[in-house]
Amino acid sequence: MIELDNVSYGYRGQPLFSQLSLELAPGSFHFLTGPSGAGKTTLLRLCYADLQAQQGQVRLFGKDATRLDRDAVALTRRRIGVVHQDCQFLDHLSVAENIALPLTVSGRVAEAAANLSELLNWVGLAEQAHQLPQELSGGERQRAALARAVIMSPDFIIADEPTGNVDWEMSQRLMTLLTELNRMGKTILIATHDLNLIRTIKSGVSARVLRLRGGLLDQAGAEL
Ligand SMILES: Nc1ncnc2c1ncn2[C@@H]1O[C@H](COP(=O)(O)OP(=O)(O)OP(=O)(O)O)[C@@H](O)[C@H]1O
Repeated sequence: MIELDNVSYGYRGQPLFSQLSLELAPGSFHFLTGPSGAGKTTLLRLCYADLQAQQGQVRLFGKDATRLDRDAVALTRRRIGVVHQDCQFLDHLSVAENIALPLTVSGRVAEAAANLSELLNWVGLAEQAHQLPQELSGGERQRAALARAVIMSPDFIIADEPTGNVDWEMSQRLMTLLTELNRMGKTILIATHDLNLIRTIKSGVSARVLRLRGGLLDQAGAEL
């Protein structure tokens, strides 16, 4: 589904990683760990075509990401839901409008209306639907960001530190939601510093841990 083949990337002429290869099979669940600055966000951005490999090849759903034109990139990215580290809401829109945004900007307004209440219930935000994002707690914002990431029914969900600013109970709640998505067949990739979180993954999900450090990706992490 998602393949990185000998990919290199760096900033300002300084390599961050070189000749990195990775394959994420459909329906798999991976955590990406590593110290701050190791390049986790950069690796995630390569996986959703927000960055292009400087060397090597990224294949998304079987297509070479470097050969896609803008329309094809947009179509491919509709199959990928991203939960950003900082959520990235539009502050003047309500929680419900933010969650529905990927559908409404695609002109699928009726679909947005149909999906929204089920999605708000799923993430436990039905009562906050008409509030502004800045009125939500950290955990509520993260759940809203997850709802927005899945409203297009993506095949692949990428989350960058989804539990970064939330307490333990809320982390568990977010992980339960991500686990449910995996059970529905979605491929999941989560970057996190939180090793405790990884250890608590519930049985029934075979998650693997990838460790990025010093430009190398260790994929030998035991299956959880
Ligand atoms: N746009 C950019 N321009 C220049 N350097 C960048 C840019 N984005 C990231 N970097 C640098 O690349 C390195 C890796 O950044 P990245 O955000 O990918 O790491 P990370 O592992 O996700 O870190 P963290 O865990 O702190 O979020 C860092 O040293 C960062 O400063």
